[in-house]
Amino acid sequence: MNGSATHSGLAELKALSSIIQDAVKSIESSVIAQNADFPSLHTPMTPESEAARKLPGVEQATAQIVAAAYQLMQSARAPASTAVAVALQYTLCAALGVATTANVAEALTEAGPKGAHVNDLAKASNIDAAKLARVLRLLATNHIFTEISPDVFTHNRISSSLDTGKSVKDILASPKSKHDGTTGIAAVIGHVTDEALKTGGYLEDALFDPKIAKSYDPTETAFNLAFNTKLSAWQWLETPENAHRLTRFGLAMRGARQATSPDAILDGFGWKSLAQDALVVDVGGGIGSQTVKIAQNNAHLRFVIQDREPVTKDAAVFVSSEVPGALESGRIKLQPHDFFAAQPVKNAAVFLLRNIIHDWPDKESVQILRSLRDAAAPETQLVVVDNLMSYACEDKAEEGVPGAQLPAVPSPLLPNMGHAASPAYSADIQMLEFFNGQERTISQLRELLVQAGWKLVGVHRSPAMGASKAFAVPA
Ligand SMILES: C[S@@+](CC[C@H](N)C(=O)[O-])C[C@H]1O[C@@H](n2cnc3c(N)ncnc32)[C@H](O)[C@@H]1O
Repeated sequence: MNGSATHSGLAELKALSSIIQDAVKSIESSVIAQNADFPSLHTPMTPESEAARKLPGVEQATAQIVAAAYQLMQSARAPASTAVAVALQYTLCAALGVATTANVAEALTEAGPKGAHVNDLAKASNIDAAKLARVLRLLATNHIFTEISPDVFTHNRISSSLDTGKSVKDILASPKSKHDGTTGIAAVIGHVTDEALKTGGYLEDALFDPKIAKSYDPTETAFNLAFNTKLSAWQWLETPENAHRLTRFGLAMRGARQATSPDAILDGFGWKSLAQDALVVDVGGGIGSQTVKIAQNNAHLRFVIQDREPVTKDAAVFVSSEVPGALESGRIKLQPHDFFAAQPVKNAAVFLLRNIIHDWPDKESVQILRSLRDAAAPETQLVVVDNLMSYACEDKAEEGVPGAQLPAVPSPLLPNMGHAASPAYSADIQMLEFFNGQERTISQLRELLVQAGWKLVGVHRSPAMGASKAFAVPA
């Protein structure tokens, strides 16, 4: 419990429902002031119809609804029922993976508002119709798809977000390139419900295996047990049989951004105030999803995207389509580079590490940060973008770091916003499973920066997943 704890269950139920009611009223006044409406769960998602979420106060109000509604559910339901229901969540994850691989979202878009019978939906892949019906019913019961009459399904808002925008015919003609050129949301689902779900099944084995339980080696993980490999997850993704997974992962990084806040990389840092032609080095920049966003909004900046060689090939395709001409003019350069080797760029205005440090244990993280410090000029700035973790209780340890203060949270919500913040804690476990990596608190990150010769000068907390920023300068 947050603040002065009450131990009356009824009082807790009432307090939580009133947080929800207040948040709904706040959304109502924001949307009425703009003559708008809040998007309905029962209409398909479009970027335009999601606009209300960007109105002032709406993001915070929806986070409070999510945190309070989940806590209300946990308070109201019988404890053993909740524990079992949580354990069974894996079925939902698996079902979402099946529906995505079965191209149901694309088939339903083609079917239009009247929906489609599962016998027709099953034709969008080589899947048994009766089994698919059960998979879709579990999802519909959890508000993903709608079953409008027995065995007939339509889109709702959440299911429509899974649509790659491609025709079923095109996907079936080339299943391995299903995610190419898409927003990447289905790619995120594919990555999580394939490699990550399988890996998650081995976390318990890894944490109790006497050989690797205490190891922080990136190749002694649940992932290594799940896929019976000695390769790191990155090396494994680059094997020829995983080529489609590597491409999907690159797009998933973009999809993760789309699914949260597409413009989050622009917030909290003065990209606009960097000098004309200042050089931003996107270290481990993947296919360049962050660089292109910064480039599209800051015509005065130049960029180098560094990553492992196979990834820079995918980056060439993506960057060309998003910022035409930038590769040809040299405004954006692609550079195969291992970030454990000496950093070749010595005149960077900014080294950007977005969702990199969380992939690595402390020792390797310090090595990456140290090689950037060695190449930094006195005025080089380091921007580390990751989740900035908080304890699930009050904590004063991060006071004194500009930007670190957490917003006030109404009691009895948890100080870290509970379920609304839960994806970051899931990401932390995912980093553990795949890499022995970690999402870190500000204090943990500051400690790594100090060891590598950097000085933490501030942070920007973002409500979006994996989008908070820490700023450092050479110490
Ligand atoms: C989680 S992704 C983040 C990608 C990108 N920064 C973004 O936010 O979209 C991690 C990236 O690190 C890259 N990577 C892994 N090991 C690397 C290494 N030794 N040197 C350079 N890049 C590496 C991966 O290929 C991948 O693109």
